[in-house]
Amino acid sequence: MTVAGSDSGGGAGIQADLRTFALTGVHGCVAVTAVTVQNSLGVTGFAEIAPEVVAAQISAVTSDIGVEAVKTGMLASAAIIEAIDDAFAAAGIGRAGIPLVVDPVAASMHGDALLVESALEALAGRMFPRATLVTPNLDEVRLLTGIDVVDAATQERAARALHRLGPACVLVKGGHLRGHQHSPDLLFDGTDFRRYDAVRVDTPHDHGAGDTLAAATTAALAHGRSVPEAVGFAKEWVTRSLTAAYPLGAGHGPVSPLWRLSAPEDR
Ligand SMILES: Nc1ncnc2c1ncn2[C@@H]1O[C@H](COP(=O)(O)OP(=O)(O)OP(=O)(O)O)[C@@H](O)[C@H]1O
Ligand SMILES: Cc1ncc(COP(=O)(O)O)c(N)n1
Repeated sequence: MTVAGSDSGGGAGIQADLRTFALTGVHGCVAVTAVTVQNSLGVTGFAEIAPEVVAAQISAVTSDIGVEAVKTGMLASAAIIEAIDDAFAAAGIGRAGIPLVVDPVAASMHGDALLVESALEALAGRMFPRATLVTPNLDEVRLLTGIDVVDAATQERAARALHRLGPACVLVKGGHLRGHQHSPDLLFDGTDFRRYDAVRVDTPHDHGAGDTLAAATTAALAHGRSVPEAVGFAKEWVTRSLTAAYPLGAGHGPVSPLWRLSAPEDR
């Protein structure tokens, strides 16, 4: 299940999650948190869904269909986060229960806000202690910890600081590390570090990369893989999806998990 916002451009948010879920062999259920007005150039606005409607979507799915793993993306406001936290508690989602991947989405790749500023505390205070894994990018790391990640040492320091906020595991994504030929992500479980590296794909079309990574991780957890295995699977998945990204509109096109259709024998 994905709990996230809708992207009218179809590149990120629930649209990206559902594409990856389908192609990794899991059925995707959805709780929509917000409807964004968005294209390849940016986000010009969004309407929040009423918190009780967000919570009701989660209850409707968990009380009938059931979930094997859950991912959160754009959560928009503190009131929505609080309603989701209560719905997750009632359904046994998070930490020792059903695996929960929290992608702490704060802004789009263009810098447009997807979370009202006052909601950052609710995101860290309510979602992080519940999370099996949190997957911040470097801007979100800076917002949450004040740490500027510029190399492996600061990436480790940031992972430790984020782990203190309560999640079981932290993945500090290195996709925004400038001037690097590689895209190193760092996983920390409170004891051990594990690095996931990939050669940087030279493309401006990287819209939805973070969602795709978190959705592939969630799908692998739903299939019963461990967190380190699920992240390894997702890292390869997102790298291939970046290679298959295509131009759309005048700005940043979407990453595409559709490579999977022409390479089914690879998995
Ligand atoms: N050009 C690239 N080549 C290879 N991997 C990349 C590239 N850009 C991002 N990644 C990888 O994609 C995943 C998403 O990382 P990123 O840091 O871009 O997250 P994000 O900002 O949440 O994503 P986005 O804003 O693009 O949706 C990570 O595994 C990262 O290492
Ligand atoms: C609904 C929604 N969710 C998430 C993102 C982040 O994706 P990106 O960082 O690629 O803009 C987005 N733009 N829109």
